[in-house]
Amino acid sequence: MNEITFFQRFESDIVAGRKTITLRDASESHFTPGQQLRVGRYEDDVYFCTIEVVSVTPVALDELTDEHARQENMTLPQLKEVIAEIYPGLNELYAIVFTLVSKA
Ligand SMILES: CC(=O)Nc1ccn([C@H]2C[C@H](O)[C@@H](CO)O2)c(=O)n1
Repeated sequence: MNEITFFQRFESDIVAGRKTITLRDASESHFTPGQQLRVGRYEDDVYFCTIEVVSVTPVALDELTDEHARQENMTLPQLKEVIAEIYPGLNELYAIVFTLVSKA
């Protein structure tokens, strides 16, 4: 069973190590450093890799920086657009930093 999902369009960046952070709402803020998570695609829940959680840190939408965007392999305007689509109106986010452990 997968423990976290990502939209399919981010799969290639994650398995290539280009995306090392994800911003989630409070419902996914319970992960803990050192925890290994099976990762599936949101659209079909197909497993595609395992990641290890490095840190989980609260961050407000207006505190996002170019460094967060770099870790997402996006520009800051692109990242804010993605967040607005996924979490409209939400200001309280959690930055989950992770490393790639293995690929499917
Ligand atoms: C169900 C759900 O929320 N799924 C998500 C949420 C976020 N992401 C990605 C999109 C961006 O790259 C970052 C920031 O939210 O995380 C996702 O792939 N799936």
